[in-house]
Amino acid sequence: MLPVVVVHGGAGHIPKERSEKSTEGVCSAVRAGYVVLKRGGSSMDAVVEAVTHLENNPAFNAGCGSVLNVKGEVEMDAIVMEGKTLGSGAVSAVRNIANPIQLTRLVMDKTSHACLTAEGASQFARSMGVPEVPMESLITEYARMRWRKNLVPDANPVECQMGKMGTVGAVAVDSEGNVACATSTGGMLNKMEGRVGDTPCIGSGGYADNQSGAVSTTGHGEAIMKVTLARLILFHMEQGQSAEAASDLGLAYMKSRVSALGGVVTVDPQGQWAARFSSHQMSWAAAQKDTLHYGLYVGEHFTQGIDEPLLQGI
Ligand SMILES: NC(=O)C[C@H](N)C(=O)O
Repeated sequence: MLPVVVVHGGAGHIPKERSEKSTEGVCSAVRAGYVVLKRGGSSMDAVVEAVTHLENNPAFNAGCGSVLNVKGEVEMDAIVMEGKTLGSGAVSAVRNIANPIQLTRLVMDKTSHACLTAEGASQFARSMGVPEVPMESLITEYARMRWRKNLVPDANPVECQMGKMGTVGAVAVDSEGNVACATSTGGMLNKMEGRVGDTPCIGSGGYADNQSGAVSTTGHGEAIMKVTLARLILFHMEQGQSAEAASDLGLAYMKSRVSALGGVVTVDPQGQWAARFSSHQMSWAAAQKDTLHYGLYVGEHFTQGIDEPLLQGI
């Protein structure tokens, strides 16, 4: 069964003209993560590799392609966690770096803290030699266009959020049975400056524990935090539910309790996995036993050889 890596490219409504790029993006990221696992790399190496690919892909709301805050600026949140030690690292409201997920790993490995924020996170990045990039290099035409649209007086904020969820995340199990998760996002369009979402919060944006599994989440951050979605799903797994049933239970609770939709990728330490969502769409992909799995709409599940060019769904 082992190893396995599963990624998501955000839950929400993905406009038709962007769905192809989204599907291609998650498939190429999951392949990159799988190569790491096949070479004997750890689940942490694999999720960071996969999420780095997604951050570098402008089709997603993370790294380059992040949504803009109310001032038209990029502030990003990210988290990693490993299931063997329960060690984690996170950054929130960080600016001017290309790959927040790599900075979270440095927070985990090089500090005694779990989360660094804003200017403190930037100072730490500088001290670690992480290159600073101009904010403009993280802003796409699409992100700018959606931000402008949101500013017009009769804009519908709900509609504006749709089509640009696109948070990214990954979970993996390596050949030693260690689980890990990684999640990265630009947050919510038009958010207040300094807003911290669910993504960098342990138990909300992600959680990993070798005794139950790993989860990475996407959706409306304030709602995810209310139900601590990642930890809630692992609680259900601790009670004997499968990765798939536990994911559905967590998402159903968030829907009934706080009327919010979202999506998750989940693994258990044996390598059972799930990609589940209550939103209209979520781009996702998984790689296991040299097979690529992927989908975008509810019920969609394509499979093919890991190295074959994408055959369907694009
Ligand atoms: N698209 C998302 O998943 C957004 C993210 N959860 C946030 O609220 O920051």
